[in-house]
Amino acid sequence: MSRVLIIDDEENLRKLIARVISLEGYTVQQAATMKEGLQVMEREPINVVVSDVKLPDGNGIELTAMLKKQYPAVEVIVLTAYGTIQDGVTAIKNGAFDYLTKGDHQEKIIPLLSKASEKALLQQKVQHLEARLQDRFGFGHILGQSKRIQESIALARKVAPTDTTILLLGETGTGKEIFSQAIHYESDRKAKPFVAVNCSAFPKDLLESELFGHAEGAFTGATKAKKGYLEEAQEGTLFLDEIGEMPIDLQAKLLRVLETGEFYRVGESKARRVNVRFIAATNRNPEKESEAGNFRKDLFYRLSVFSIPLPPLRERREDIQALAEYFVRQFSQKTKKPVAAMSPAFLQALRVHPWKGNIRELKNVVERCVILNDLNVLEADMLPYDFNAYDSTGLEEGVWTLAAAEKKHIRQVLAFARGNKTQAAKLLGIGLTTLYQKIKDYALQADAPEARQ
Ligand SMILES: Nc1ncnc2c1ncn2[C@@H]1O[C@H](COP(=O)(O)OP(=O)(O)OP(=O)(O)O)[C@@H](O)[C@H]1O
Repeated sequence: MSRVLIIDDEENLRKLIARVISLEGYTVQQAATMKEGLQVMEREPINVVVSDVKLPDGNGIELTAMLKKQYPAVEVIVLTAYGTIQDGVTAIKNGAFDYLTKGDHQEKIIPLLSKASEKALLQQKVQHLEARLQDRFGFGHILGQSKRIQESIALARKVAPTDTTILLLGETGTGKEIFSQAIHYESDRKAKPFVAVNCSAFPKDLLESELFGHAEGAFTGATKAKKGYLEEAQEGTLFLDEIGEMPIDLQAKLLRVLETGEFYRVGESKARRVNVRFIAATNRNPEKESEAGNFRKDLFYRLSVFSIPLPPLRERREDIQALAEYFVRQFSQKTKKPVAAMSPAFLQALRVHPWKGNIRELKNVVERCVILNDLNVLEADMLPYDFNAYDSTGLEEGVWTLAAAEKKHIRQVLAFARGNKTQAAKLLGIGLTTLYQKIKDYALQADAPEARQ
C-alpha cells in the first residue's frame, strides 16, 4: 500500500481527508505548508502527494513541478477551489496526475488515489530495477585502480551521456563488452534496448540480414519479414563487436546508417530510419587494417571520432590482485564454498603471467582454481601447467627458456643440499666443475647466498 502526504493549511479539511484515506489502509502524513511538506518528502518514502493549490508559502502548481523534478516516481493530485479549473489544467501540464475540485472530492478521492498510487508504485519499481541494472552493468563493477584503466573509465564516463559514436580498442578479454554496457546504462538510453552483435559470428550474407533485417521472400528460407538487430536497438545502443571482421561492402552500408540513420532491409527498396547510438569494438589495429585495404578508411575515420583504448592486463599488473580477489569471491559464492585466501606464490604466479587472454583468462583461471580447491588456500600448483613452468620471481624476459628452468632447478637442488655443492652436483648427476660453471653462468651465488662449499 502506498504512502500519502496531504498538504493543506485548512486543518479541518486536511484531517478529514487524512481520516478517509487512512480508513482505506493508506499510511498518511500531513503538512500545513509547502515547506513542511518538502521536509516530510525528505524524511519519508512518499508515493502520492495530495496538495491544495493555495498554500500559505506558495502554490500547489509550482510545488507539482518541483516534486516531479526531484521525485519523478511520485504522483501529485492537486485540490482546486470551485470554479478554478484552469489551475487544475496547469497543474497537469506541470506533471500532476490529476486534480480534484474541493466540494466534490469526497466521493472521487479514493478511486483517483488508488490509480495514482498504482502508477507511483510501478514507477518506483522501474526506478529500482533501473538502479539495479546500473549497479550490475554500470561503471561501478569495472574494477581497476591502475592509471591506465582509470583513464579509460574517465573517458568512457565523459562520453556516455552523449550520442557520440565510440570505438573501443583492445585485445580479446580486455573488457570491451562490459565497457559498452556501462556506457549504455549510464546514458539517457538506459531504459531502451542494449543490443550486442558479434560481427565475426555470422557468415557474410547472414550478417547483413541479421543486422538490417529482411523482407519476406528476400532469399530462400526468408519465409517471413524480419527486423534486424539495428531495429531491435531502436532508441537504444547497438554494440558491434569485432567490427574489423565485417565484410567491406557491408561496411559501406554501415557508414550510411551512421551518417544518415537510413538503411534498407535486405530485399526492400524503401529506406527505413533508426535512432541508434553505435559503439564498435575491435581487437585489431584499425589504422593498419585500413592501410591494408581490409577496413574502409571513411568508416574508420567516422568511428574513430572518439576511440577509447582498453589496456591489456600485462600493462596494468597492479590490478591483478584486486581482480583475482574479486573473482575468488564471486566464484566462491557461486560454488557455495568458503572464500579461499591466495598463497603468496599463487599471487606471484598471477602477477608475472603474460595474460594473453587478459581479464577473461584471469577469470577462467580463478574459476578453475576455486573449483579444484578443497582447502582454504589457493596454491600455485593448482594453476594450469604453463603458470608453473617458469620461475615466478618477477622475471619476465626469458622465463620460457630451458636455461631459466635449469637455473631454477639448480637453485632448488642447492637449497635442498643446504648449499653443499659436492652433494648438489651428485644429486644433479653432473661433475663439480660443471656445477661451478653453471653457478657462475647463472649468477646463482648472488641469488642463493645460502650456497656454500
Ligand atoms: N575491469 C574489469 N573488472 C571486472 N571484470 C572485468 C573487467 N574487464 C573485463 N571483465 C570481465 O572479463 C570478461 C571479458 O570481458 P569482455 O567480454 O567485456 O571482454 P572483450 O574485450 O569484449 O572480449 P572479446 O574481444 O573476446 O569479445 C567478462 O566476463 C567481464 O565481465
